[in-house]
Amino acid sequence: MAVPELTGEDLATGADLTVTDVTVGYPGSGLGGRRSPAVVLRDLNLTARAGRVTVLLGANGCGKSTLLRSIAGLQPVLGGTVRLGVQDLLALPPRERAARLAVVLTDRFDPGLLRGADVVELGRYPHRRPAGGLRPADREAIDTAVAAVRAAHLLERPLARMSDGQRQRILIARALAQQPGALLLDEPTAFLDAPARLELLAVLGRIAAQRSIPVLVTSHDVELAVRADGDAWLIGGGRTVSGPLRELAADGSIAAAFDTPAVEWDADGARFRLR
Ligand SMILES: Nc1ncnc2c1ncn2[C@@H]1O[C@H](COP(=O)(O)OP(=O)(O)OP(=O)(O)O)[C@@H](O)[C@H]1O
Repeated sequence: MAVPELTGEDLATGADLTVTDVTVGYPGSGLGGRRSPAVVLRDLNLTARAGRVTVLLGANGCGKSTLLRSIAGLQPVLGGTVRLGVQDLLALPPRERAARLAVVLTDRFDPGLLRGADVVELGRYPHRRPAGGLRPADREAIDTAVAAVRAAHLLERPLARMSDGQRQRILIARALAQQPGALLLDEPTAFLDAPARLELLAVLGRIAAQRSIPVLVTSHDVELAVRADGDAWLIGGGRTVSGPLRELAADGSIAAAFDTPAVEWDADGARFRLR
């Protein structure tokens, strides 16, 4: 069956990302794969709203990356569906999914001789014809993406000679150049200094609002996320809750997910403190 050509202009935005009855984890290992699957999170029902940043929060090892990678189709879900609007994302062939959903991971890769500009251009791949060159619409998408993360000065530089934070900007520009209907980022602030973290969350908020897409971000930085005032999916205390982050910060949900014998969430100060 011929795969229709996809262009940024054809793709609808304004659709929520919806996770229905989703169970994630790792398939059974052992001899012949006979051991039962290791379930990390079970029966999740969550929505990341178009136009908003949703921060995926929870303590180390709770399953944030596993869930993000499963939603992105990078590892199989153990059950359930992931939809962008009415489109069942996990049923799509990878190239069609890539035209709708952009993913930025923290995994290191060997960039070889690739320059910043080469990497951002890769974002147009799902929209291009085989052997086709860049069209004006591709150039425009690339320029807009580069401007959004202020990465123009990095375009000629080889990735191998960039700092972690600079490389992160280029990878986000590549994802934006895809003109996706949803944007997923695993720990995008991990390598950034404090001002750059705050700025990045603000940029993502602007992109979500301007393009009317859901932006789903894993983070360890609860205090920063609360300041940025987005939505959250919060894993911890034996459940997963969702809602505007400031409400979860005030109603005890963050405390239930993160408090330890030594540290507690201070809802008034919106920060953690030693007991
Ligand atoms: N490849 C794998 N095979 C089996 N189990 C795995 C695999 N990768 C991760 N896990 C397990 O899945 C669980 C969730 O891991 P995950 O990396 O999703 O957590 P996380 O919330 O992103 O953690 P962190 O905050 O430390 O980055 C952990 O118990 C982990 O040991």
